[in-house]
Order: sequence, then structure tokens, then C-alpha cells
Amino acid sequence: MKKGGKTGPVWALGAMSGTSLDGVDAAMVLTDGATIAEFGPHAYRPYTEAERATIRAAFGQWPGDPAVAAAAEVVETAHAELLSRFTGVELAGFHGQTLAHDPAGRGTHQCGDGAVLAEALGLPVVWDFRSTDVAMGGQGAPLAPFFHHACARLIGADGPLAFLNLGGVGNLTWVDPAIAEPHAPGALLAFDTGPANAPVNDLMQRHFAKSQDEGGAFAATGKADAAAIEAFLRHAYFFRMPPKSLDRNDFTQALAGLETLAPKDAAATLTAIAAAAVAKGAEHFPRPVSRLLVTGGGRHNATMMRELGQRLDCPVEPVEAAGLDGDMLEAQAFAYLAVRVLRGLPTSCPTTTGVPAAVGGGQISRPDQPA
Ligand SMILES: Nc1ncnc2c1ncn2[C@@H]1O[C@H](COP(=O)(O)OP(=O)(O)OP(=O)(O)O)[C@@H](O)[C@H]1O
Ligand SMILES: CC(=O)N[C@H]1[C@@H]2OC[C@@H](O2)[C@@H](O)[C@@H]1O[C@H](C)C(=O)O
Repeated sequence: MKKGGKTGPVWALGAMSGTSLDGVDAAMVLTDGATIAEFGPHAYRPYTEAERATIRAAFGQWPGDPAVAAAAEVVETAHAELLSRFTGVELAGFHGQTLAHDPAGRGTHQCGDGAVLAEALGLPVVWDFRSTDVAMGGQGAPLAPFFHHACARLIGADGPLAFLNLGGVGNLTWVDPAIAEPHAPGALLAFDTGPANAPVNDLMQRHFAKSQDEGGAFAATGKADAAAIEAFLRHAYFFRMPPKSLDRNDFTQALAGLETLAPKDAAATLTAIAAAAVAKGAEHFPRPVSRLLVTGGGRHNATMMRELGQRLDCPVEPVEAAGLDGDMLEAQAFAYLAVRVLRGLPTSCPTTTGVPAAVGGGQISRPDQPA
């Protein structure tokens, strides 16, 4: 397959390993790189505790460090196992696992080698989606917005709406679906909002050896500290104009003061902070939205969803309300973006990553031509 060669829809398989390190999501999408024709099967493979520990040991490290090589091997093996279960796939989009993200400094680093995966699967693999954007002066993230634009058109939205991904950090995409091309001026505005689930997970781990606050039930028993929320919103990040992006631990220090609160009040405050950061982000919307569709694991946190509803002046709903699958949206995004890379179409633009001009990132590795 040549870049830009075929023009009809192809079945692409996308895979994402997110910052919360629960596991790998994979999903098929039939697309020509512009419109979504159909969503296909999907699957999930959790990491084992041992695998998670190996990857966690490499967080914050850059290529050359032995911990990174060990993490990359785990990521490649887990993806090969999961992706080989699918049939009828023409190409795969492999995000890899972000280990470090410092667009203004050392760059961005997703571990896992697409050439190794291409060999293992016998398929062309599109990977390394973020580094071209960063090399050109962009944030390298978020990249899902071009897919959100295609989703907005798929669901027939007739005016501006927003997508919110509540993962380890939050990211928000404002879309005007009336504009046909995602990189045309006025179609998109996207950026990371602030901390989402990561600080709540860390607190639950520290105090109760639990990976998350199931349903937001623990936070619901506490009282959010309004002064702490207000103080947190004075962090310099909230005064930066979008596009802007974050690393998972960018707010660890800023949130350390909350450790003096009782755990239930700290959980309530961190949960409210995630929502308050989104509301702060929504102040950047070019025009009001009719709804905010929430994807990512945070949509299962009823306390976080309630806080969002109270802080935003539009309906806040899980993406399922629009017929989309919030557990698979990121994997589907990388299937869609893989086809865009294959066809030579851009995957980011000034209003999504701050890159000076629309750009298509990604490398393509084919099984017979390892990189
Ligand atoms: N039932 C639930 N109740 C409360 N929180 C939940 C629930 N399910 C998932 N979460 C939260 O969502 C997180 C996982 O979200 P998701 O899978 O979207 O993150 P990710 O893709 O790994 O992160 P990112 O998008 O930042 O890369 C969990 O770590 C947890 O904090
Ligand atoms: C550098 C990196 O991996 N960023 C992730 C992370 O997880 C959420 C948020 O931070 C977002 O910026 C991005 O992922 C999504 C899939 C994106 O690029 O749109």
C-alpha cells in the first residue's frame, strides 16, 4: 500500500495504552481517513501486575535507559498478543505507551517499536504519531481531536459540541461539525484541561491500596475544600492559552498540599478539581456548545460527572448518549489516524497541538521492510 494510493475505506485496527496503565484497548474502524463508515470489533488486554511494574519503572525515562527497553518489550508483546486476535485488518495504528512528554524540552516519547509489531502481525503498522508534530514546534498532543471531528459529523451534530476525555489527565475538544475539514480554520480547538483521574487514583493507592475510587463513592463521602480548589486554579497552566498539553505528573507538586486533608475530603477536592479544570478550559470555547460528551474512564465516576454538571452550562453526558463507545474511542482514534497517515492527510493543526501548520505525523513500518 502506498501513501495516498487507495482512496476507498479500509478496515484499520487501532491500539492505545493509556497513562493509567490498566491495559491495551484495540478497536477496528472502517474509514477512508475522512469519514467513519463503520465501527468494528474491539478487545482489551489488561497488563499483569508484573508488566505494569516494568512499565511504571520506565515512566519519565527516555530512550537509551535500560528501563525503557524493558518497558518497550512488554508493550510490544502485549500489543502483538491482542492485535493478532483480529482478522480482516489492512493496517494497524499503534500509539504505544507514553513514558515521557516534554514538548518544550526533550520532546515526547511513546515506547514500543512499530517495526517489531509489523513483523509480529504481518501488517503495515503506523506508529510514532506525536514526534513530527513536536519537532515542528507543536505539543504532540492531544491527537484524538481530528477523530472527534469525524465523530461529530458521524452523529449528525448540527452545531458546536465538545468531547471530554477523562483519563489520567483530561483533554477537551471543541468541534464545529459544519466545517468539513478538521484542519480548516474554526473547525477545532483542543487542549489538555488539567489533572483528571490520576491524582484520585494515586490517593486511593496510597491510603487503601486500591487502583481507583469506584464510581466516585469515596469522594462522595467527603467535602470538597473550596479554598483549595480556588488556589489550585491559580496554577500558571490555567493562564496559558490553548493549545497546551500535559504529562501525567505535571501537577503532583501542586496537589501535594492536599495531603493534609482527611482522605475523603482530599478525594472530594481532587474530584472537584478535575471538573473545575474542565470548566476553566471551557472558558476558551470560541462559541457555546449544545452538549459535552464525556469519554474515558472518568465518565464512570458519578461524583466527577456530577461536579462537571454543576460547573458547566450545557448537558454533560457520556458519549454513549450519542451512540459512541467511551471505552474504545482512543483506540478507534488511532485506527482512524493511521489511515490518515497512510493517505498523507494531516493529523494535527495549529488549533489542536499548536503546530505552526497542519501536519501528518507517524511512521509506517511494513512487515517486509523493518525500519
Ligand atoms: N468504574 C469506575 N469508577 C471510577 N473511576 C473509574 C471507573 N472506571 C475507570 N475509572 C477511572 O478511569 C481511569 C481510566 O481511564 P482511561 O482508561 O480513560 O485512562 P487512560 O486512557 O489510561 O488515560 P489517558 O487518556 O490519560 O491516557 C481509571 O484509572 C480510573 O481512575
Ligand atoms: C502525550 C500523551 O500521551 N498524551 C495523552 C494523555 O492522555 C490524555 C491526554 O494526555 C492526551 O493529551 C493524550 O492522549 C490522547 C489519546 C490524545 O492524544 O488525544
